[in-house]
Amino acid sequence: MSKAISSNLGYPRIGGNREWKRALERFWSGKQSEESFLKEIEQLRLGLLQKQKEHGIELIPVGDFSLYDHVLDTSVMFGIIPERFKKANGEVSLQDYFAIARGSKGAVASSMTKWFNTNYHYIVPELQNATPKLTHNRPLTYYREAKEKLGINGKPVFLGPITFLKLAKGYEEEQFDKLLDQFLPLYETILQELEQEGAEWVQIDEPILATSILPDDLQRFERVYQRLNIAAPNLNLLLQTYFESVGYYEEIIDLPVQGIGLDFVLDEGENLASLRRFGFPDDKVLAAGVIDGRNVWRANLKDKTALLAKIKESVPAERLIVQPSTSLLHVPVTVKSETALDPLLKDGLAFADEKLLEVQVLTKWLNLGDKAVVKEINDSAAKIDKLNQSSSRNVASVQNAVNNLQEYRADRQSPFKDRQKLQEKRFNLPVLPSTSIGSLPQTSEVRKARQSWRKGEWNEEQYEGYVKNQIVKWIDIQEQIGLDVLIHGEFERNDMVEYFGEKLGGFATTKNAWVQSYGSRCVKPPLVYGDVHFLEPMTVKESVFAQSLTNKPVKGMLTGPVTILNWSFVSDHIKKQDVLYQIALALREEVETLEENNIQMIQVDEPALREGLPLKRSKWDDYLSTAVYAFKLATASVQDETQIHTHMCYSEFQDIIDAINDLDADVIAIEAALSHGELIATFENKVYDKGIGLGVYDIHSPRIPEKTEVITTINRALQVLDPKLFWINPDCGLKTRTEEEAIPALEVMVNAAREVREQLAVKK
Ligand SMILES: Nc1nc2c(c(=O)[nH]1)N[C@@H](CNc1ccc(C(=O)N[C@@H](CCC(=O)N[C@@H](CCC(=O)N[C@@H](CCC(=O)O)C(=O)O)C(=O)O)C(=O)O)cc1)CN2
Ligand code: MET
Ligand SMILES: [Zn+2]
Repeated sequence: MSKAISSNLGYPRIGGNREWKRALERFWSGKQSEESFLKEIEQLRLGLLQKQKEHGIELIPVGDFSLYDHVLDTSVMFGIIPERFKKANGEVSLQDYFAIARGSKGAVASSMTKWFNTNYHYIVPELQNATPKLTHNRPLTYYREAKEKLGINGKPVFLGPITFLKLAKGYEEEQFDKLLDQFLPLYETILQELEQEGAEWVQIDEPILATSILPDDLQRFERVYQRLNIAAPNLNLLLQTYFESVGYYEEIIDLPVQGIGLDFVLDEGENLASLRRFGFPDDKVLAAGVIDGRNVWRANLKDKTALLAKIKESVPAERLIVQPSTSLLHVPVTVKSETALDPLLKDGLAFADEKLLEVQVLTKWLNLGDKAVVKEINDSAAKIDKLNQSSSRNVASVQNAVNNLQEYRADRQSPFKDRQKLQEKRFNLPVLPSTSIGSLPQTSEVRKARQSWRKGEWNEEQYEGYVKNQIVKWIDIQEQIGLDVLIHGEFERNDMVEYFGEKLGGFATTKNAWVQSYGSRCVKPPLVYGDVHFLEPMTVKESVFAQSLTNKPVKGMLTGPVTILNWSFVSDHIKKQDVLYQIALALREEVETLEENNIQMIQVDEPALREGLPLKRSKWDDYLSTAVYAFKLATASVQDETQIHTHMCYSEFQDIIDAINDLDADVIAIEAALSHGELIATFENKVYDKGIGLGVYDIHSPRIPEKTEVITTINRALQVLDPKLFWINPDCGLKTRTEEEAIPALEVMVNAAREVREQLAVKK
C-alpha cells in the first residue's frame, strides 16, 4: 500500500426500507417465484456494494450478504446439511436452505443462537457424520459478481475455520483437530481460486479470538494460517477480529498473515494498550477498527484522530486500513430516513452510511492531514458538544437515586421456600401448570391497526378498543385451550424493548432504524440519550383489563433492565451501568404499580442476560453480579405472595445457571426445544430449586408439534427436575406465528401436559 485506505467489514443486508425482508417474506409465502425473487435480491445486493463505493470505501466487502445468515451460508458451502434435510441427489435447493433455518413439515429447524454478544442470531452448524466438501466457492462467486457487474475489486469476506468449528456442534472436543484437517483443504481451494481470479485481499473473520481461547487454540491458529498462507502466497490474508480485544495480542500479530484487524472501540482500549506496549510487525497491515460498528452515535472525529495518531506511532499510514470496529450488520442503514427526530438528536447520530463517511474522513486525515478535513472534524465535535450540553440529557432526581441505591431493598422479604408455600395457597395450580411466554400472534391486522393509529387515521380510543378486543378474544381462546396461567398477548406492543423505549423518559424511538435480528425479522432498538426515568404506568391498563376477564391468573408482562439496556443504543456519554440501574428503578415503579392493581404474577423477561456476557471469562463475575442486582432491584420489592416470573431464550445457558438462580425469580421459563434438549443435561449436574419451565416446543417454526414429541420432552426434563417445580410452556412468545399455528400448538402442549400429569398421578 502507498497510503492508508478505507475499508468496511460488512454492510446491512436489509436495505434502507427493509426491501430484503419484504422480498424474503413474499417468496416464502409463495407470492413470488424463485426467479424473480433472486433477480430482485441481486439488484439489492449490487446496490449495497455501489452505495459503499459512493460513500468512499476503497476496500468493499463482498460475500457478507446473505439470504438468511452467513453462518448457514458457510455450512451449506461446505455441504454441512443435517441428515433430515438431505436429498438423495445431494443437491441443496433454495427451499432446502430455508428449511434448515426455519424447519419444514417433516423436520425441525437447526438450532439458532446468539452471534457472540449481539442480538443477531445464527444457525448452528450440525457436524454429526459430516463429510465436508466444497460444494461451491461462495466468496469467489461474489468476488466475480462485483468485478463483472460493478467493476469493484472487492474484498471477499468469510468465516475462518476455527471460529466456524467453534460455533458448530455435533462433535467431541477430541475430534476438533481431525475435523479441522478436513476443512483446511477446502479453505485452501477457496483461497487459491480467489488468488487466480486476481483478488488482492480477503477478510477471514475469526471473532473467536476475542473470547477466552486456550493455548491449544492458539497453536491451531498458527498451524491453520501457516497452511492457508502457503496455499495462496499472492493473496493478502486479513485476519479479522472484533467485539472485544484479543487475548493473546503478541502471538496473534505474529501469525503468518498479511493483515490483522483489531477492534479499537470496545474494551476500554485494551488493544491500543497492547499495540503501544508490544508494537506491530513491520511486514503487516493493521486494519484499525476505530468507528464503533455496534452503536449509532456520531463519532467525535477529534477524538478519533487522536486515537489514530497514537496508532500511527506504531504503524505508519501506508500500513493502515481505516474501518469500523465490526461489521455494520448491527446498525441501521441511514440517519437520513429519521425525518421525525429532534434535529439536535439526529445530528448526534451516525448509522451505517454515515459511519462509512466517518471512515472516509479519517482516512483522508491520515493521508492528507488536518487541513483536508478540518471542517468535517470540527463539525462532528460541535454537534456532539451541543447535544451533550442539552438539558434533556440530565435529570438530577434520577442521578441522585442511582447514587443512593442502598435505599432500595433488592432482596425479597422471605426466601423462596417460604414464598412458595404462600404462593401455592394463593394460586392453587395443578402440578405441571401450563402457561405461555407473553406475546400472541402479531398478525398484519394488529400491525395495520397500530399503523392506522400512528398515522392519525384512528384515534386513541379506536386503537385502544381494538387492542381490548384482541385481549378479550385471546383470554377466551386461552380458557378454551385450558391453559392454567394466562397472558394478555402484548398486542399493544410493537416490540418488547421499543415499546418501553416509547414510554420511558430519556429514550427516543426512530422511524426506520431497523436492524436484522434473525432471518427476515428485524428490530428497531430505541435510543438512550439521557437519564432514564419512569413517566407513567406502561403496562398496567392492559394487564388489569385482561385480569378482569378471567378467574385464572394473568401474568403482568415486562421486559427486564438488562434486556432493555442491551437491546437499546445507549449514548456514550453515560455509563452503561448507571443506565442499567436507572432502567431498573423505573421498572420497579411499574412492578409496584402492577402489584397495587392486584396483578399477582409478574413476568420480567431477560432474554438478553446471557447475550450481554462479556466474551472474556475474566469479566463474567462483574457483569453477572451487576445484572442480577439490576433484576432484583426491579423485582424484589413485591410481597411474598406475588409471584415473579422471568424468561430467557436462544442462548447457551450452562455458564450462567448460578446467576439465573441468584435472580431469585419464583418461576423461570427457558427456551430449550431449539437446542434439542441440550439444556436438560445442564440440570443433571446443577440443582435448580425454584419454579422452572423448559420450553417444550419450538415457536419459530410454522410446524405444529406432535403430542408424543412434547410428552417425550417433558418426560426428559422430569428426569432431572422436580415435577413439583416444573412448568409447561413454549420456547418463547408466539408473536411470529399465525393464529392457525399458535392455537393448535398450544392445544397439543396443554394436552401433553394433562397426559403427563395423569401419568404422574398414577405413579403416586
Ligand atoms: N428487540 C428484540 N430483540 C429480540 C427479540 C424481540 O422480540 N425484540 N426476540 C428475539 C428474537 N427476535 C425477534 C425479533 C423481531 C421479531 C419481529 O417480529 N419483528 C418484526 C417487527 C416488529 C415491529 O417492530 N413491528 C412494528 C412495525 C411493523 C411494521 O413493519 N409495519 C409495517 C406496516 C404494518 C403491516 O402491514 O404489517 C410498516 O411499517 O411497513 C409494529 O408492530 O408496529 C418484523 O421484523 O417484522 C421477532 C423476533 C431476540 N431478540
Ligand atoms: N414476553 C416476550 C414475548 O413473549 C418475550 C420474548 S423473549 C425474546 O414475546
Ligand atoms: Zn423469548
